Amino acid sequence: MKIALYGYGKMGKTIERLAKERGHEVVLRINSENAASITTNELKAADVAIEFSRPELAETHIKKCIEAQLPVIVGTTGWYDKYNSLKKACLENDSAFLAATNFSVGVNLFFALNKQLAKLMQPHSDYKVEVEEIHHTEKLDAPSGTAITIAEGILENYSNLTNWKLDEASDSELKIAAVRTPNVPGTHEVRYQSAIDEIAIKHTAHNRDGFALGAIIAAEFIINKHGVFTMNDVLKI
Ligand SMILES: NC(=O)C1=CN([C@@H]2O[C@H](COP(=O)(O)OP(=O)(O)OC[C@H]3O[C@@H](n4cnc5c(N)ncnc54)[C@H](OP(=O)(O)O)[C@@H]3O)[C@@H](O)[C@H]2O)C=CC1
Ligand SMILES: O=C(O)C1=N[C@H](C(=O)O)C[C@H](O)C1
Repeated sequence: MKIALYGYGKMGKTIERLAKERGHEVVLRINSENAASITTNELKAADVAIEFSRPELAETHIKKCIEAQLPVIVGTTGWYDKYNSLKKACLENDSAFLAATNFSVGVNLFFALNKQLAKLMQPHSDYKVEVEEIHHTEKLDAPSGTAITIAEGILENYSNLTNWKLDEASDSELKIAAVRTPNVPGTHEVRYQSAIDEIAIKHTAHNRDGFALGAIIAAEFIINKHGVFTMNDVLKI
């Protein structure tokens, strides 16, 4: 598989290393220096694009791939207000795209576990639930995309709360705490606390390999497909 990398930072470089180990080739590396000059023909030399750049750039990158009918895997977080319009554009152009707030297989299992736990906790309103995410200090968005997906999973299954809120939350809101600590790849925890006890589930990424491998597996999945997909389609969760 020939890969175009939109974004060649921490994630782009990790993806290149793991993609080579799986027999794939990176044919295009796009960063701030060459992004403006990339042509549709250059994009079309790849079988798939993998996008891990910056929140404010994701929409433009996805649009370029859709217009070139190049399937695109999107890992960048913090742009999801554009998701529905990009989904429409993808379907109109008969292209393919898959975005995930977190590509790690472990986190996608954690998402399923989180929903199950929220269902179990629904009748037990004496517990107070909160989400905490910890990331490295270069992270541009807060809360993390993963924490938002976790919060949505709780709110869908636990009707005691109305919406999520970053840091300060009222009794009817789900608090997400965002902590920034140097060099942390990504830690997410859900805690239900009462005066009597605490139930917690936690995912700790030890490095970025899980995110990168999941994105490559998603790229292998999307080749020759048309439409909009999620990691649930890839992992059959
Ligand atoms: N969904 C998931 O599983 C995961 C998502 N992420 C998300 O992925 C994104 C990237 O993370 P990470 O790799 O750690 O970030 P980095 O800051 O390490 O890398 C960002 C890259 O984007 C590049 N860039 C800047 N401007 C442009 C441009 N105009 N066109 C193309 N590329 C450009 C930068 O290039 P330059 O160096 O030239 O400035 C850099 O190579 C973030 O949004 C993060 O939240 C991260 C991990 C997992
Ligand atoms: O910026 C990061 O690094 C990460 N971002 C993603 C997110 O916002 O959830 C995924 C992962 O936690 C790492």
